[in-house]
Amino acid sequence: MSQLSEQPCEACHWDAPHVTETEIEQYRTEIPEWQIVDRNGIMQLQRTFTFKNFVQALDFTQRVGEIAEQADHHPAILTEYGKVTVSWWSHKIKGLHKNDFILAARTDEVAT
Ligand SMILES: C[C@H](O)[C@H](O)[C@H]1CNC2=NC(N)=NC(=O)C2=N1
Repeated sequence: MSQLSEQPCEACHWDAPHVTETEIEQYRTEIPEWQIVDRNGIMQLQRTFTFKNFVQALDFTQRVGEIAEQADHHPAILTEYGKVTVSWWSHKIKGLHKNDFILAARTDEVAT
């Protein structure tokens, strides 16, 4: 199986399945820096990236926006001086789908 970031996102419909515990354990090996958080009952993948200043944080934010647009799958992004917090979840299913792990892996790739 190819790396998460290289896998295609699946069209996510309202009845798409949430990831299983087994899948989470499998996918998390590729994105170990990401936490799974429960935000108002919605499980999300979250990671905070640090930068030297606001300009670098903004540049990274733009890059994350570009991969989101390419995939038509969008995160919540908090951009601050020197840091950016990215959260991925699937709105339609109000939880975590494989797509969220794929986009988290792609987010790591544009952080470098
Ligand atoms: C119409 C548009 O394709 C959908 O609303 C997309 C947009 N981006 C999305 N992003 C995320 N994270 N979850 C979604 O369900 C979603 N749906």
